[in-house]
Amino acid sequence: MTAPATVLKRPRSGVDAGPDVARFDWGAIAASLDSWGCATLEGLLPAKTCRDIAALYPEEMHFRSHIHMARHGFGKGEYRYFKYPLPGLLADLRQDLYPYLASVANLWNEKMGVAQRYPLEHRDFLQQCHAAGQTRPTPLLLQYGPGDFNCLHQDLYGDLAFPLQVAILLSEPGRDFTGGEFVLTEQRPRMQSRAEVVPLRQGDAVIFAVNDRPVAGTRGTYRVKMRHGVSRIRSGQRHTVGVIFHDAR
Ligand SMILES: O=C(O)CCC(=O)C(=O)O
Ligand SMILES: [Fe+2]
Repeated sequence: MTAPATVLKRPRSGVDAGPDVARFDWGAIAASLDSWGCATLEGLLPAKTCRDIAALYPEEMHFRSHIHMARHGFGKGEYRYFKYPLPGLLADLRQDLYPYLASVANLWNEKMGVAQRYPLEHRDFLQQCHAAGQTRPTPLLLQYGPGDFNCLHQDLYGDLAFPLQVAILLSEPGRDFTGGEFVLTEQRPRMQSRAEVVPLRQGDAVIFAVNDRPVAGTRGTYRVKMRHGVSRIRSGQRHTVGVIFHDAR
């Protein structure tokens, strides 16, 4: 069985296979990212598209590598990195989400006193990655079964890292699986860590900080370090697609 054209269609002659991301309230999303280091895009993908993407998992031709998390101490469960060219829908989503996030990332760097600024088009940022030897695509499809979990981690794959990433839940909690919450932790200097659980439904996306982000304190801005993971799946099967904006070495 091959995947439906709606997912695989390549961006061509102005036809965009991805969902319309301009319809979200990007002012509110930026405010949530500033306050909490995460924000959700409710109903980013319809259920049918979620099923179509999850159905790619066994089709090896779409992927460059296959990771069994337990073998690396990453948790339990598995994932596959897509190869280039990405399925059209993911290529479009990566390209269309990036400019909104680049504005947030540039403000964050300004607040943190970091000189680096990100170009406002994804293709320009990818060129920087490729020039730095980070040429392998990082979007990935994850699959979890009962008892699986994803340890707290950061998706860093070289010196160049875009500070925000996106994960889209492809399965429906309560129906397709139970447990398996998306979790973020925030390590604060000289303080105890803060945990955040992000409730998601099928088709919802979470945008979150990959690593450092600025927090406004009473004595100026300080930096916190974020990590993300997934709590234990209690029953059923859970699929996610991850959109990371930097490429890997
Ligand atoms: O399965 C999830 O919700 C998290 C996946 C993940 O770690 C990622 O997309 O980077
Ligand atoms: Fe991750």
